[in-house]
Amino acid sequence: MDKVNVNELLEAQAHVWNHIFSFINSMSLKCAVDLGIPDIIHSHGKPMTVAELVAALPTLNPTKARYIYRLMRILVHSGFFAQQKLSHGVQEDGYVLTNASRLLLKDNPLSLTPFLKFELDPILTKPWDFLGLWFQNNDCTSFYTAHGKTYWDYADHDPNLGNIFNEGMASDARLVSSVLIDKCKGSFEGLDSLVDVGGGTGTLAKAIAHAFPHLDCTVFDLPHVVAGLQDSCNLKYVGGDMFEDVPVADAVLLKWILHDWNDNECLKILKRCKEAILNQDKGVMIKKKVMIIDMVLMDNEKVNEENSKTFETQLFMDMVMMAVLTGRQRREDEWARLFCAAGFSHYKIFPLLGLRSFIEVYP
Ligand SMILES: C[S@@+](CC[C@H](N)C(=O)[O-])C[C@H]1O[C@@H](n2cnc3c(N)ncnc32)[C@H](O)[C@@H]1O
Ligand SMILES: COc1cc(-c2oc3cc(O)cc(O)c3c(=O)c2O)cc(OC)c1OC
Repeated sequence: MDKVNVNELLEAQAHVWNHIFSFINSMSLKCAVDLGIPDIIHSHGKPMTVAELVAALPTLNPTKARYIYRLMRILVHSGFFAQQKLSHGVQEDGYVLTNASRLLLKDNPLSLTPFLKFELDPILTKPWDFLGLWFQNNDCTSFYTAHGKTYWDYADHDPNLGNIFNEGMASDARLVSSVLIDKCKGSFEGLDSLVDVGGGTGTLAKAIAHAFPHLDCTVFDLPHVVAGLQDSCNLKYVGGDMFEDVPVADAVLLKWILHDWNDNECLKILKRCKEAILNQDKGVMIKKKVMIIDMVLMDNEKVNEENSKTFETQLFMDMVMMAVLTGRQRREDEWARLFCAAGFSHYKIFPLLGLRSFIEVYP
């Protein structure tokens, strides 16, 4: 074997090893969150030495104190913490938060901790052990293969899972609403009414209703999701089924809805949405539309070194939708086919939301 081949072989070996152990990134992060490390470093208010961190961990068994620096070392490497000099002239370093770990603080309204707890709960990680088996059987998802029931049946008997998920969605809706209101103001101008279909507990619709007081906003979700939620001035809650009927409005918003469903189901939802905007008889010409917040999966040929991590994260989310919920992420051509089949005439994509886009679809 010549030298180049040996180097290539060693590189390939390192690549395989890296992938064998990749789950350790997720699990080390979960461990830090379980131990409350981001909040402890945040409360400390200045770079925190490993000894200070060990002393501040309330539930740490003393026999494990000497391992904490190893957990922190991998999390510094993966960008969740950084190390800074304690003060001028002092040699010792202390841990500080990064932008990523600030998003894991409990009291951050944009916290990703509920989403992390949801995705890394053993109930949701178990299906990954069954993915190979699922490819060889008739089950709808590997969640089903792992648990003997669909995610929806499982969640019906485990309200805690749904609650963690709702918390995660509310955090995400707070981030998305600030971007939307800031960057897409024009999209809401001229509208008198809007319905947020599958709007959950209404975090996004509340922010829109507050920013645009002239706009009548409706949060439409399954009856048990909106039961007991309080209407306010220009915001009301309506329970129902988006496959049957969507309340009429000038515009319909679908945030993180269509990725849950297969193409036939999406077609049904989009047709109900089109009826809802066309049934709003106004006499005035208003640019009626369906507004979608979802992923537009990057085309393979557009992936480069700069955007490859974004693409990888999109692929992770696509695999999750396949393994757990029967949904999928779609490329632009797949979105376009769906819009056309549902009877819409054109669409515009605004890639404003990181991994996701804001898409306007017109009848
Ligand atoms: C991924 S969550 C998105 C929540 C919210 N739009 C957001 O992004 O924060 C999907 C939502 O669709 C709702 N949903 C599922 N099936 C529905 C149906 N048949 N009719 C109305 N809403 C439904 C769920 O209850 C859930 O709140
Ligand atoms: C946004 O990314 C994901 C969403 C879901 C997900 O999970 C739910 C859980 C519930 O208890 C009720 C729901 O209505 C939903 C959803 O509608 C929904 O989309 C699940 C994920 O991973 C399992 C997600 O990660 C990609």
